[in-house]
Amino acid sequence: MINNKKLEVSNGFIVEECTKVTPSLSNDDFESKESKQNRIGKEDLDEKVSSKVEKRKLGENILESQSTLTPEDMLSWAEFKLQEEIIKALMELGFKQPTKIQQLSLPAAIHGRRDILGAAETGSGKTLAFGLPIISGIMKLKEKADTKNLDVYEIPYKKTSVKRKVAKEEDNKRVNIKRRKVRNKKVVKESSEEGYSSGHESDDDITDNDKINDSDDKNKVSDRNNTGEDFIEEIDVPFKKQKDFKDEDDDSDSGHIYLSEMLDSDDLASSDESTSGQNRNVNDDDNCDEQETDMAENEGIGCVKVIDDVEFPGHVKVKTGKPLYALILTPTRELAVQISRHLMAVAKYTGIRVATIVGGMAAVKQERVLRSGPEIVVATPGRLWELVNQGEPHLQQLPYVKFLAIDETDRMVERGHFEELEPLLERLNLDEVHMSSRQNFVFSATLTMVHDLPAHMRGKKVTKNGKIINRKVEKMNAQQKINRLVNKIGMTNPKIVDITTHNLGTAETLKECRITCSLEQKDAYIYYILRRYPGRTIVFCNSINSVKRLVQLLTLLQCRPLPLHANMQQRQRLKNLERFRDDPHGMLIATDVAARGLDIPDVDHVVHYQVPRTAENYVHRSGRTARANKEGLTILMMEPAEAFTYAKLCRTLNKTAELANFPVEMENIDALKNTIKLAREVEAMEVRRGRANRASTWRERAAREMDMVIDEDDVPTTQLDPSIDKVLQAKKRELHTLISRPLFPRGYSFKYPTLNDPRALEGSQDNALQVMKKALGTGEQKKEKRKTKNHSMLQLQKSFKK
Ligand SMILES: Nc1ncnc2c1ncn2[C@@H]1O[C@H](COP(=O)(O)OP(=O)(O)OP(=O)(O)O)[C@@H](O)[C@H]1O
Repeated sequence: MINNKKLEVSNGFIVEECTKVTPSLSNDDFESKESKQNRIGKEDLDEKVSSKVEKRKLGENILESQSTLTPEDMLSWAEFKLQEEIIKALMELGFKQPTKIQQLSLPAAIHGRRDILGAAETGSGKTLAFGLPIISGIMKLKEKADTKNLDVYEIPYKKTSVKRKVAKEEDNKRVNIKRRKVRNKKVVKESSEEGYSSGHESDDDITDNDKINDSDDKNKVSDRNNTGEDFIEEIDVPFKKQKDFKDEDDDSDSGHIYLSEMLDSDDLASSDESTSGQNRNVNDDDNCDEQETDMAENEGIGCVKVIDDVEFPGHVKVKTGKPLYALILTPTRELAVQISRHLMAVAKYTGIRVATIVGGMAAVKQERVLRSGPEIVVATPGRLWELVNQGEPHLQQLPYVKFLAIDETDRMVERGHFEELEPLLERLNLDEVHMSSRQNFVFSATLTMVHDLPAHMRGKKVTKNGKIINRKVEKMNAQQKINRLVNKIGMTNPKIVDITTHNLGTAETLKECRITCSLEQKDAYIYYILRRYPGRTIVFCNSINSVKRLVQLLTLLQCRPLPLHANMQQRQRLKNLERFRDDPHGMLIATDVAARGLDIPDVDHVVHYQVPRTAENYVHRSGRTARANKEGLTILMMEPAEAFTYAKLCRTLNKTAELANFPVEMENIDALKNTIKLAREVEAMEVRRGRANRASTWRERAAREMDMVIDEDDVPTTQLDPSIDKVLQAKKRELHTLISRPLFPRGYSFKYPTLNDPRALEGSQDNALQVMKKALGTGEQKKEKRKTKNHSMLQLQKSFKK
């Protein structure tokens, strides 16, 4: 470490330069940290660090390589027994302690090796809630494979209840499937502790028949309830007869674990050797693995040894010496890239490699990366499925991955959105033994959000015979939603960690407000917000066309907006995101492709230019600001035609009052109207001109290709009068003059027409968040809120209910 410079960054961290150099985050560069450090001399460190900060890629953290934390500061992580290499990386990232969702999921995920179903507010650190157990688990598996000279496939990471199932007759299989269902039911019950899912026991998945015929299994389940059988403690402890085995959260302190709790009851039932190990004083992990491996060897079932070219069930051929340990699926490419880089930063000292497999980028390069055998693959479903189908060898190991994480799961499993997900899940669940020994992670801020049924599915129905019957379809509750996911993904006994509060997924630090205006005025308002409150702002639109139009308009208004939508080249999408992140006054105009997961530090405002179509979209869009305990502001722009969608949204989000009005200076809005009108005229003329140009170019080209001579009279009907250019130029000049004038003259006194509160005038230099906070603080606003609470909102909701 040399002459480290210290500086305080906006979030309160003291950051310090150090000699660490972040590994290249490109897919095809897996150069080791040591060789990289050797290449870089201390002399040019300053230069390297500063250029590194400037050239950060999406997902790279600015605090990386600048943290001042020391190993002593990292004690909060001790209970999770993460490897030193991971702790070192976390220290460099400046992550002194786990976030709440990490704190609650890591014990069950790391020590208990449980499947995790996690719901927590946006920006709360969910990525590492699954990333850390995966990286740590891979390290353990590798270590075990090395020290015991085992093939990784021989090591069951998570105990499986399927072994006996594989060995038994067909009718016994049926019973075991029922047992899994009963277990899922048990989890539901377990999870209704404070701070966790408030779901209650559900019988949805269990038929009466199951209940009657499976009483034996039920007893086993209740035994497990008493003993905490499902929790495998990883800490090195002596095995004694267990006393007072409490619930799983107490287990980490319990000290003693009864060996039988470490093994599946199925194993104990079928193997004498298993019970004979009760008094052995060995590491739980070793014991568990050995027992299961021994059993597998004795019985020839349960584990698959992959040496070179082996045929597996479903006729999948695996030919690779490098196991694929983990698959992480995400709904968008940008999110995949970001998660990869986040994990790379944490895994930088572990030698674990992460590959990003997404569409829109050269498949050849991704295949090359896969050939090098990365341990973790982060992917979007489309490209992944394409490569799987092409027979890419590394991906043929999908059914044997030890870890599966599905980020933004509610979105991923939405019907009709990711058609490749179904076959992917089928492939992943091809081998039942491996499926049930795989550790699964399912995370989203809106995992447990539920919706009202659409009107046509509610209430009573009149049959053809004139009979009135109650409709059978009922609103799905959170628990049913969870059960559906559990079954779909093939999870076993998941730990449910739902810490979404009354905010239903939005951060506590987020201030929410709205602007109500006519459709005609929306452009003036958005221009006002962007110019009046410069800051990193994301404007979300409901369609690609809206994004394009708004970008065009704002460009004419010299705002330098950056578009982001699915019809753009992938390279440009990533470039725009990086530009946006690097510009403190950046403006990103995006569709919902940017709504989920993107972690751009210090986004000041999120504006919904149109009311989002679903409450989930509102939560995720808004969650691009107010991340990691920082404050942020979200403004919802609503025109009268959107009132119904808005009411529905408020209802789903359990809002008891309307969103507060964002205070605007009407005089300024009025002043901007002429500018906007002119800009729109220019925009319309440019669109027409562009169309005419394209049409004539097309005709000329077609004529050239067909070797035709264009008749003089055959002038394209779309051709514009040449004088239009002059008019256009004149209008542009006029627009330029208007824009060049100060929009908000100095010393201009503020008037908030909705509040009319003189104290609010003090805030002329305030940012939007401060303005909103002040507005919320004024009695006027409170009064207005009270008025609207029981009035328009309820009216809207009533009309919605009808
Ligand atoms: N333990 C920690 N301490 C400090 N910061 C952390 C910690 N864990 C994660 N972070 C940071 O918090 C930010 C948000 O994390 P992440 O992107 O995982 O959130 P998320 O919960 O997945 O959000 P979303 O729901 O929007 O996807 C990131 O910048 C990440 O680097």
